[in-house]
Amino acid sequence: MADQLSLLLDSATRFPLPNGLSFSYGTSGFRSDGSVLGSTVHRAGIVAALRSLKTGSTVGLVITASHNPVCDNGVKIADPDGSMMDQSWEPFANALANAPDPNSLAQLVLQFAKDEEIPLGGGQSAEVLLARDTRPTGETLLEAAKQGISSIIGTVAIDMGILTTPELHWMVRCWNNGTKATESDYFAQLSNSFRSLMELAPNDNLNLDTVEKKLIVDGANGVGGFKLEEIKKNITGLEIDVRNTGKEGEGLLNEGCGADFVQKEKFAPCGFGLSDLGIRCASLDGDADRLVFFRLIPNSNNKIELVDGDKILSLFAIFIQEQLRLLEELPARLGVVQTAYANGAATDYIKNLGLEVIFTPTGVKYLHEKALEYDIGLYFEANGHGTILFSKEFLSQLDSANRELSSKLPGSKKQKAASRLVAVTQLINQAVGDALSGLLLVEAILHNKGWSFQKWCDLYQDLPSRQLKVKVADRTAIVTADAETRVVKPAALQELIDIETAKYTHGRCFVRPSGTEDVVRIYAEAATQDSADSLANSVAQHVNQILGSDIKT
Ligand SMILES: CC(=O)N[C@H]1[C@@H](OP(=O)(O)O)O[C@H](CO)[C@@H](O)[C@@H]1O
Ligand SMILES: [Mg+2]
Repeated sequence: MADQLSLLLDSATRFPLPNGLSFSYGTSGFRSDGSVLGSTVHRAGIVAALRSLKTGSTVGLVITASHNPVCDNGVKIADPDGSMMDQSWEPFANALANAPDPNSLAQLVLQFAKDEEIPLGGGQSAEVLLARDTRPTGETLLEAAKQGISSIIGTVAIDMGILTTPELHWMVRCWNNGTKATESDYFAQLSNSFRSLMELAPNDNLNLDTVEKKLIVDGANGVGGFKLEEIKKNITGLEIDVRNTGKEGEGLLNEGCGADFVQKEKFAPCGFGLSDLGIRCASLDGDADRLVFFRLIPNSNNKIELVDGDKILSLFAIFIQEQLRLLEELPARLGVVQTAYANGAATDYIKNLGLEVIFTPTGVKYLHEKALEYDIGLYFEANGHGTILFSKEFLSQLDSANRELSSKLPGSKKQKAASRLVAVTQLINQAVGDALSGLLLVEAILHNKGWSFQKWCDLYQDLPSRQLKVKVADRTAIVTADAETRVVKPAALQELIDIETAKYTHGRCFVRPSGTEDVVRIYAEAATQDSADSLANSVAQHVNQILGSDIKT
C-alpha cells in the first residue's frame, strides 16, 4: 500500500488543480476549456482504473467535448457494458476532480477503495480502453489520462486512437463480451448488417426505385466524417457524399456546422447551398453520437426542413412494430423513452401507434437506463442522440425464431421480418447512441419502406417551439421534478410559468438548469411560432426577474 500511495502522490503532483476552478461530472462527463483540463482528465483516469478494478472488467475513457467549440474538451467514462459510468460513482468523480492537493487526492482514493472494497496494490489487474476525438488539446489530455490510469498499480491503458465516442463504447462492450472489438470489426458489422437489411426490402414494394439514393452528410469537421468515408467504401445501394470532414481548408470543428447547430438554428450547415436543393441531407455532431436529417427549403436563404431525433425515433418505432406484427409468436414489450424536449406532436404520434411512452430527465444516461427495462427499448433525445436496446432474452428468442423460420418457411413474410429484426439488432449500436449506425439504419428503413424524405417528414407536423437560455447568478437555485417538467424551487416561478402557458393554445413550457453549460434553459411550445416565441420570452423574463440575469438565445 505504501507503493500505491507514493505512486499516487507522485503522479498527482504533476497535474495540480488550476487555481479557482471547480469541475463537475455533468450531463455527459467533465467539460471545460481544453487548456485547464489536465488535472481533471488525469483524475478521471484514476476513476476509470478504480472502476475497472471494482467491476473486474475493462472500462473505457473518451476525451471529447462533443458539439462544444473546438477550444473546449471533456472526458467521460464508459462502464463494462459500454454504457455511461454508473451514476452512483459521480459524487466520487466530482470529489476527486476537485481535491485541492495530492495528499487529499490520495486520501480520497484510499478511503473510497476501502468503502467500495476495491482491491488496491496490484493483486488484481485492470484495463482501460482510451480514445479521443480530433480536438487539438486531445493528445496532451490523453497523456494525462494514461498517467492517471498507471498511478493505480496493476492497471493497463490501451490507446485505441482517434475514434467516435460510440465506437469506443462499442469496443468496450465487445471486449468484455469476448467478441471482435477492433475498428475494422466495427466497420464490418455496420456494412454487413446494412447490406442484409437493404437486401430484405420487400420485392412487392413498387416505390423502391423512387427512393433517392443520394445522401449528403455534414461531418461537423469532426471525427465522424472521415470514419463514414471508410464505411462507405463497403456500402452499395446508397451514394454518400461527406462534407465538412475536417480536412485542411474545410473549416473548424462544429463551427457553423454539425447536428447541434442544424437542430437548434434550423439552418443548413456551411458547405451546403442551392445546388443541394431536393437532396436528403444528414448532420453528425463533433464526436458522432448525434444525428439529424434535413432538406433545404427553396428560396429561403438556407433555411431547412428538419427531421430531428423525435422523427428518427418515430421511424424506428414504426419499423420495429411492423416486423413484430408479422411475428405474432414473438411477444415483446416495447418502450419508447423521451425527454421533455420531445416535440408534443411526436409524443402524440408515438402514443397513437399504441406504444408506451416514458419520460426521463435530460441526458442519455437517464434514457438508456429506462430503455433497459423493456424487451425492446427505443430512446432518443430531440437533438438526435438515441438508439434501440434489445434485452438478452428477446435476442435469444429472436435468434431461435429466425433459425426456425429460415428452415421451415424460408422466404416467407414472417421469416423476412425475423431476419430484418436480426439485422437491426446488429446494425444499431447496443452500447450508446451512434450517429453512423443510426444513419445507416434510417437509410435501410426508408429503402425497405420505399419512403421518400417527404413521406417521412409528413408523418406528423412538429408543433412550433422555441428554446432560450438565460445566464443567472446560480442556476442550481432551480430545482425541478416530474422529469424536469415542473419547477419546485423557487415555487413562485412555476406559478408564473403556469399563468403564461395558460394564455396559449397548445402551450407547454418548462425551465431547467443545463448540465453542460452555466445557463438555465427555457423550452416553449405552442400552436404558432409567434406564440412559442412569446411564451418563451415571457417565461425568460420571469426567470430573469426571480434569479437576476440577461437573456441569450
Ligand atoms: C436541450 C439539450 O439539447 N440538452 C443537451 C445538453 O444537455 P444540457 O443539460 O441541456 O446542457 O447536452 C447533453 C449532452 O450532450 C444532451 O444529452 C442534452 O440533450
Ligand atoms: Mg456528441
